[in-house]
Amino acid sequence: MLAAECDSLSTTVAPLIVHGDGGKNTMSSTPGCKPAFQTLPGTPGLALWEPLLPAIDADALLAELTATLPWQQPRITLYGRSHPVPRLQSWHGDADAGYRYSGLAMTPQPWTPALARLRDQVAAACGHRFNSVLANLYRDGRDSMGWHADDEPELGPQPWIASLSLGATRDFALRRKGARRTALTLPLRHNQLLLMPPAMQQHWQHALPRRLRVEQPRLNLTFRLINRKTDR
Ligand SMILES: O=C(O)CCC(=O)C(=O)O
Ligand SMILES: [Fe+2]
Repeated sequence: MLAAECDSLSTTVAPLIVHGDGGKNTMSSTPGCKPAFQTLPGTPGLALWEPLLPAIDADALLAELTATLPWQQPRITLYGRSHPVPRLQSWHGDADAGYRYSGLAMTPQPWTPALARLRDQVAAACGHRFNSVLANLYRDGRDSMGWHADDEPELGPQPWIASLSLGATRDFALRRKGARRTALTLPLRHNQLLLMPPAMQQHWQHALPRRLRVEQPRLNLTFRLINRKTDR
């Protein structure tokens, strides 16, 4: 891997920058290049690793997952009317990690080899274990995700969620629960891993607003640890 690939820190969020893995674990997810780690002040403890993967792997993964995941467009009911969600989704995980998301019952598809490998790389980078992943494909800037917190009971009281972005840069908006206005916007870029601590889901909401100038797709993977059905 080229040294330059280790050197591409975001300038839009320019806080405390520590090279290495932030001391959270001893394994590197990308042999030969530790992703740069930074915490984001003014947020509820968000942390970023960038680049998570060697550039060539991230590009190949984006192409492979886009082409091969069994994408679906579920419908949700809002104010008594049914609408397709404005994006495509594919939910994967251990067989006993079923989950309700935005009122939809989600039965996980099995891990694909690429997703299982990525799950392990993400866990090694951020020091948390996951048993499921929700993939979202935003086909262009018209696709979006509304305000929400990932605070469903299946995630337990202390949900750590790791979010890998691939493809087009899209704004990730944050606001405190109960507030109407966006407090912060983070442009999430190709090959960035964002780790959200429990406080994020407890006290904040997040959204991926429409951005009509964006023409390219973006694929996002949120890795989660779901309580096993037998433990609920
Ligand atoms: O696409 C993103 O960055 C956010 C996805 C998200 O919030 C979710 O899957 O719950
Ligand atoms: Fe979310």
